Amino acid sequence: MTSLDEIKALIAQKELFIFDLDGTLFNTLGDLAPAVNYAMTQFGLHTHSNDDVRTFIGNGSMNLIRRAVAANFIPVASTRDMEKVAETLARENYSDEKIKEIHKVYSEYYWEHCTKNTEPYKGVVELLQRISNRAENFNRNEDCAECDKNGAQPVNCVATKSAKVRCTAMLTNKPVAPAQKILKKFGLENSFATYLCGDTTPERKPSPAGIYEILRQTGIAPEKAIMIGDDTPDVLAAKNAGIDCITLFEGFGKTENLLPLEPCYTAGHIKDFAEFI
Ligand SMILES: O=C(O)COP(=O)(O)O
Repeated sequence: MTSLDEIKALIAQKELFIFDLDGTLFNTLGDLAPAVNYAMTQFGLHTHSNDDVRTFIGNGSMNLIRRAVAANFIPVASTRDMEKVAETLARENYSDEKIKEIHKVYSEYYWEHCTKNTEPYKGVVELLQRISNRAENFNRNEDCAECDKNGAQPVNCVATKSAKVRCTAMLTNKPVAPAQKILKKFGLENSFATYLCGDTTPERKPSPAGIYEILRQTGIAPEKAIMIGDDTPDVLAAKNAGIDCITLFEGFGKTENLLPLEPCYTAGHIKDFAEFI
């Protein structure tokens, strides 16, 4: 693990913090697993333990369902390999249409129940509110032409920029509907400078496209931005975009999948360093 002093020094150089959602800001497993299992049961497939569902998360909700179905036929660990998943589904006659049908049942159930057993990790609400309040204070600057024009756009505020006020963004592969419902429940829907979800980002992680878009919207240079995430798509998206990343080892990602990516900066969880952001 990177020492706390090193993490603090790294954070001190950054202005834009791009967070992942599942397993990083929120523990969503308690609602994701029952929704996956509800869909499995409706289609006569076997259900999975929470720990196995953890392995299926990370590459968007359609791939979550693909992996959960494929794990009826191949070992859970092999479902990280999407080619193997595709081969298995084809062999077992699960067409794209059939997967879409299962996904629809899953999505409806998940949307209905996605805030029941979902909690932000310790320190997350305070961290996001603290940063957005600071940004809002600067936004009240009457001399700023950007603020006059746009009302509330902290990242474009001249004072915000010159004072190097930090801002936060979220980049998740989760669909926007449940993501927004979760943010709303905890009063965080306006806390980010911007956020992109699985169906609103130009391309899902591990593509760098979402990070590029966030950098474009905030006007912050890549070397001033950092990704914070718990799974392989986060680490790879940051690498692909050429920005730093703090990889969390106590979220949903499995150590054996994260270690081969040789992450530069590592921590246990966001609670370990949230107060320094
Ligand atoms: O929905 C997923 O597959 C993962 O979502 P995340 O990008 O917030 O981890």
